[in-house]
Amino acid sequence: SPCDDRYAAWVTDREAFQRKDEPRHLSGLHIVCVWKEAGRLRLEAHMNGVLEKDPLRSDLDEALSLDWGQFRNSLQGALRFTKATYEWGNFHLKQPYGIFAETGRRLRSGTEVLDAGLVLVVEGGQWFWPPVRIGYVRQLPGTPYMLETVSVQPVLFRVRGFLREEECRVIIDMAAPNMSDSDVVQTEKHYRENDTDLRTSTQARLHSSVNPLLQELDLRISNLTRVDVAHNEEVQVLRYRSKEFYAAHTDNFDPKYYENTDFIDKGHRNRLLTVFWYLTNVSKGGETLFPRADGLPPPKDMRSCERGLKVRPEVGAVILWYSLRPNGNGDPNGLHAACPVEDGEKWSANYWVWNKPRDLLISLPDADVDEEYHGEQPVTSNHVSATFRNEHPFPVYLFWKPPHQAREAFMGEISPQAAVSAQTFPLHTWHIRMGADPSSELVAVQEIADQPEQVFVLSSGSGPDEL
Ligand SMILES: O=C(O)CCC(=O)C(=O)O
Ligand SMILES: [Fe+2]
Repeated sequence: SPCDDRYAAWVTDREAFQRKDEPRHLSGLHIVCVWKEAGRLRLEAHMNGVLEKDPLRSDLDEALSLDWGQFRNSLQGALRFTKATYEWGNFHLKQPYGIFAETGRRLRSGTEVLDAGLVLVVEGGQWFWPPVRIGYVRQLPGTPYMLETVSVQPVLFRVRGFLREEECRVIIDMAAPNMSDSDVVQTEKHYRENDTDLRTSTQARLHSSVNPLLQELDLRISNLTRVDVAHNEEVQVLRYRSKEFYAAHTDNFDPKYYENTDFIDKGHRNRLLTVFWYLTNVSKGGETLFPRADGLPPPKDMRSCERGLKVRPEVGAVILWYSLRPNGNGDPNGLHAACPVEDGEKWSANYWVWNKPRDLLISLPDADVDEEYHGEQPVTSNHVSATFRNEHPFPVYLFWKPPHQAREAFMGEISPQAAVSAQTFPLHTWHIRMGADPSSELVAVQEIADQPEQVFVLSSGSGPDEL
């Protein structure tokens, strides 16, 4: 197929799946080549993320590419996947599956799919980086960051130097005065009396609504995860002093234990992934432990640090692991713990990204058009690049205002005749002001359109025009 030399970066080695007790593949992530041939749309699919000797082949009527809903339904039919999910129904709450280009950009029309040629179909609806194999290094498109695969089960990456040391220090200083005892989310089924058996660290939530650095990190991280910032939880900073630890747990919520909890939506709303920040080095201990990596069985003692994959804290590094499989179900391999700090102090942070937007007022289903779409506004968007060029004779100041929030984030100064580019999202609003303070005079307001590359010229006259 025309995609033959592109598959290598997307399929994961079958041998990289070490567990004997689960399928040796990535459930729900399909690598699909689509091209036109003799008036038909030809499809070749490597299902569940592994290279197959005999990939699934099918073809569709070319006219189907004109209607997105029909195209999605017939693609799903051709790939023969169903809305697999947890077993207690409420299928209407499940997200529509997603179709993405190799950059992680969500595709929204048959033409975009044909232009992309190779696409990733993710049943759970959100972008998911395939691990390929342990040690695989992928440059994050459009950035200097390198994603290094540390484990395949769970799917775990490390990005060194993702945070600058000064940024780590600023975050620690912001959190330090507000630390309180860490707790553990209690389930509906059994109440644990003593959290300190499980977790002894202290923690503080930091709110990006009042902080430009955190807002910049929101964008940097959503560029890393390729999941909209609307899916983020406020960052939770952690401090471990000597001997402090956190016993093994998963960050996602097992829907069996949260059947009646609104924010879990019968299991269809959940933490998808964790971006874990290391804000300091730790001279001894304090590793993040994945006891089920390397095909290991469930640990008998959740507080033991003897067996499993250990990631050493390293200032400025982050690790990213998926708590859910690409099909949206929980992945028990995501079990992890914080080993006791043995020497020094560990500062780190949890940045949790959900599979759906965090704003509970947003009606669901929330993205794209498929058979579950009932006319609500889609809210999951994807990154676009916006360039602002200043043709005023004076400097102007750029502020970003995300939807559903009153906040406004200072994003930089633009000198006369200079231009600044930013990653942003369709329907987000940018304010251009006379000063670096959000109360300074407004020069222009620009709403971002749904196009991958946009240029806005800021000049006197009738306000900014889109080129
Ligand atoms: O501190 C660590 O290395 C992990 C902490 C953790 O898993 C959590 O706070 O949920
Ligand atoms: Fe955790």
